[in-house]
Amino acid sequence: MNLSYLDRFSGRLVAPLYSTIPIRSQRTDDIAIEGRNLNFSFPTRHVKAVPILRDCSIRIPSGQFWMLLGPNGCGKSTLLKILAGLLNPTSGTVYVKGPKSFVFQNPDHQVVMPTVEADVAFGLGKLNLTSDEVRSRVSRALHAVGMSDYMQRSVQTLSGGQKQRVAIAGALAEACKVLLLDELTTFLDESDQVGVIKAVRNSLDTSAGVTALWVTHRLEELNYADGAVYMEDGKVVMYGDAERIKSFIEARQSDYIKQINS
Ligand SMILES: Nc1ncnc2c1ncn2[C@@H]1O[C@H](COP(=O)(O)OP(=O)(O)OP(=O)(O)O)[C@@H](O)[C@H]1O
Repeated sequence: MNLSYLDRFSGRLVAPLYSTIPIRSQRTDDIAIEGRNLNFSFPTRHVKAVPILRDCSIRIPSGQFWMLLGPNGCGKSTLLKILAGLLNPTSGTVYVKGPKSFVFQNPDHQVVMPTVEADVAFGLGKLNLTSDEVRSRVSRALHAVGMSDYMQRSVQTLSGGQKQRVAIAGALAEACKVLLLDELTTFLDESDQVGVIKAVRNSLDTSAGVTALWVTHRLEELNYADGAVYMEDGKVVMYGDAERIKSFIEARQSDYIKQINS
């Protein structure tokens, strides 16, 4: 099996960084997300800018669900915001298939309309669709995230996990090709956490060509991923098979515990 990628810049087949790409949903040479040699510092007035991303590169194949992990403060959210176009890198290049959507950690920042149906339809206003088309897109998107029965519900009455799923449905209704998901399960209990992650997995399995990059600290979530990226200190240090990255992080954590107990 050829596990190389077609390099978009040189047109050559190149080996993926550090590891092979696991193929679960589909084999593809098509890249949905790519950042190359990204550098970023937050501007400061008084002190010299501290580098946050250092020559950081990432590439994610189309139609797959990948996770981005790493210690607190290593730059995961910053990288995601650069990929979303919410921040500009100091240098480096970014390619992300559009339309794309950034889903925030706190769904209250994203779910804005009074009912579930109105909220999922909110972003469709700009697309000049007939009301039948709007209804059909809303219904398909809610089905993909397992929220069909909640269409008429007031968003105020939903749990955190249900709100997250409504936010994801909004992106799917707009036919987003890339979902950038920033620690969606941080504030959720275990059942909501599993509900949201299954909703993303199901959205990818049922909507052709949608790609998701999911920032998380929860190693158990890697069970749902097609691949993973591990960052440290502003750089991608490991890339590829989710199980291998899980074992690597577990070994790191166990070394750390041994160190503090010694
Ligand atoms: N607006 C800002 N101004 C200055 N520094 C910032 C700003 N936002 C983030 N940082 C710093 O950038 C670094 C990377 O932050 P980022 O949020 O990307 O890390 P992270 O890996 O997502 O962390 P966590 O896992 O804790 O969410 C941190 O040191 C953080 O303090």
